[in-house]
Amino acid sequence: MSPRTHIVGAGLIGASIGIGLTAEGWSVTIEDNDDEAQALARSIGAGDALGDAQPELVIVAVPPSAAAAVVAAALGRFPDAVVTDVASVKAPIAAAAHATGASSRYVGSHPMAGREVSGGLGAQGDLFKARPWVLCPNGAAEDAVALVARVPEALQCDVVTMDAEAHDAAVARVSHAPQVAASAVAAALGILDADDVALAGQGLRDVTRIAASLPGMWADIARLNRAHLVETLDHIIADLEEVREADDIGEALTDLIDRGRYETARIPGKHGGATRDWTPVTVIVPDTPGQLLRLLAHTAEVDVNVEDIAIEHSPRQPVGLTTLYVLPSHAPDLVAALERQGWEIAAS
Ligand SMILES: NC(=O)C1=CN([C@@H]2O[C@H](COP(=O)(O)OP(=O)(O)OC[C@H]3O[C@@H](n4cnc5c(N)ncnc54)[C@H](O)[C@@H]3O)[C@@H](O)[C@H]2O)C=CC1
Ligand SMILES: O=C(O)C(=O)Cc1ccc(O)cc1
Repeated sequence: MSPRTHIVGAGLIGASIGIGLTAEGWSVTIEDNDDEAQALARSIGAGDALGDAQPELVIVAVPPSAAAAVVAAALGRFPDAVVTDVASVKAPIAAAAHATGASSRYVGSHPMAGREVSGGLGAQGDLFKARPWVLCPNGAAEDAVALVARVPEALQCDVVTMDAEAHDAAVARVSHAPQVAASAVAAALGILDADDVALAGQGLRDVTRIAASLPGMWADIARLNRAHLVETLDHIIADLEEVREADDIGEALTDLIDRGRYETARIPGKHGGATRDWTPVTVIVPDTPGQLLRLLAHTAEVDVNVEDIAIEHSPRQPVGLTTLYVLPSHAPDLVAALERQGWEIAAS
């Protein structure tokens, strides 16, 4: 039997968990202190209203700045339930749970997936599938940890157990500082006029994707994880200064790029496995309706699986570049088949 589960906070993450668990047959209730968010979550199938039956598991999915107080309140409000939360920073919330004296029933969580939008409208039941989901037991009872672990297991996540402080240090590097850096790169476009910004290629798009995030959650995260974030920013700033101050800027940049290449290769790729060495096949695609569909149909005809796809589109250009990432052994056959069908392959 799945545990009766109550979610507090019906935004992007709370509603996504609610939809995902409901789809797995769990009995889920959900609440939000914003009436509209609560009504929306219930209407999209993220959970029902809390009834008389007490929940066995409570998931707190409120903004990071509210999480410590709402976790402490939930431990008091539901004295028989195990409580978890999904906030992006874990140590301050573990400390607040400890202060209640009921921390054997509290297990921190952090699903390592999200979107640039907030609110239930962006919720997706499969948002966390195949992504890491961190558990920070920090002294919780074993059965409480096992109960909370059932959530990422049901949502088909990769469960990782860590100490809260070690988690906060790691996410400063893999999540929080990247947001700061992406926003800084995007903000540097400020002196350009629109025509100059339109020169942007895929590199700028890749580096600035998360710069579209709204600041609210990130300001909260920065305040709660300030020490680890500042340490990471110091590291990045020192690297940038080394490039700026070098007698030979090319040599300094070579060193930075070499170190970056080494670390990039350690970032897990698709399905959480090690980064695969896909071969890119870049095709020139006319910018008219249906072309992408034709290209994928021709690719399927030769039984080649597309592992990833990138579409680069320049305004004012009649063509776009579509890169299909395939297994190295499939690339020559794919190129030959596409050329037979009349596609132009861009030199790589
Ligand atoms: N957005 C993301 O990409 C990710 C967010 N997280 C964490 O998940 C948590 C929730 O984030 P989102 O869902 O993106 O935020 P959101 O802004 O979409 O939703 C938060 C919801 O909590 C509600 N709320 C605020 N205070 C409340 C209270 N005292 N009681 C009941 N409801 C309350 C708000 O009305 C809102 O509907 C945050 O702690 C965040 O750090 C974790 C992983 C990814
Ligand atoms: O969009 C992305 O790539 C993210 O990494 C989203 C995200 C944002 C905040 C978190 O605490 C966890 C994941």
